[in-house]
Amino acid sequence: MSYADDVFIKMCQDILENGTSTEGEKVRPVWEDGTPAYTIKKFGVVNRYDLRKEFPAMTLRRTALKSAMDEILWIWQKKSNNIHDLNSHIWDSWADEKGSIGKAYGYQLGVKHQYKEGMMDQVDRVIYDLKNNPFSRRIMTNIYVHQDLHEMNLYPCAYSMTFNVTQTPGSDKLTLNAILNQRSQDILTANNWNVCQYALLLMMMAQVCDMEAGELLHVVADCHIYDRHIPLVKDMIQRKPYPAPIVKLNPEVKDFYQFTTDDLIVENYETWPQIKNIPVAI
Ligand SMILES: Nc1nc(=O)c2c([nH]1)NC[C@@H]1CN(c3ccc(C(=O)N[C@@H](CCC(=O)O)C(=O)O)cc3)CN21
Ligand SMILES: O=c1ccn([C@H]2C[C@H](O)[C@@H](COP(=O)(O)O)O2)c(=O)[nH]1
Repeated sequence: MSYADDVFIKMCQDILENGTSTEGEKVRPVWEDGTPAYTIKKFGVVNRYDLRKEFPAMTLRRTALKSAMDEILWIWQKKSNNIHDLNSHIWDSWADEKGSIGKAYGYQLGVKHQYKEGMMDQVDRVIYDLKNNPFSRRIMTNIYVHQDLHEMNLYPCAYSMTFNVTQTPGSDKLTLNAILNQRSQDILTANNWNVCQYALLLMMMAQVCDMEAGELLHVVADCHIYDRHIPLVKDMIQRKPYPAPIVKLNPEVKDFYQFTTDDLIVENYETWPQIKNIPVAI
């Protein structure tokens, strides 16, 4: 079975059995009809995926890998905060009449900062360090920028990536690992979506820096299942997982800014039927 399915099933079982309900609390999100969107949650969930073993796509329902890659390219490569630069409609509910989601995600990654080597944005800084100073323990991004929070329609959920390089005995390439820090996670809508998109980001970074992608650690502070998702999740985790798919990138691409979703190669992705019309809390 896909390792990601195993992690997902255990995480959901733990939350359903041992999590706490937010019912009665003053909560921010609502359903489309205005009803408060409560959750069952667990504080502090840490999952670890080894990309050298297999790609962490779940098979209990299909993760839209191309759309997930498109969103990560929107944020990290196009550094855009406008939904017109995104090929899906997943951000429509949080955009203003011009299509902007405010000073969130891609906007923050596009801001240039002064470094000793000159002006760079956070993405170029990561690439610069990985190429010039790979063993640095200071290679990280952070888009949770307090001075701009009042101009964001939704505060960043996945807000920091810390890259860390290790030497693997017997391997001629360095190994690139990363920690994704996330303050809030909607498990059914976006857990595997987020895991797969940051796994792809790690693979892209490793490829353009001539490294091998290693481990991705996903650290989640508030890990939750929304009330209207509970029956869907219960049903999903009864399913018997398939093996993980083979996921590769076009090896010809050597420049991070040249990747497109056409460079994503997915083989043998056998999944259970999609759960249609999952409601997303706004
Ligand atoms: N409550 C909530 N949960 C989230 O996961 C979430 C938000 N809000 N707000 C901002 C973004 C939007 N996100 C989303 C929203 C929808 C899908 C979604 O419907 N995905 C479809 C495929 C979409 C496609 O292929 O275009 C899926 O089946 O996974 C994914 C991420 C993640 N984020
Ligand atoms: O990439 C993402 C973006 C958003 N989410 C979820 C997590 C929460 O359910 C909501 C945001 O609500 P807050 O009240 O701001 O925490 O969106 C996600 O899982 N992944």
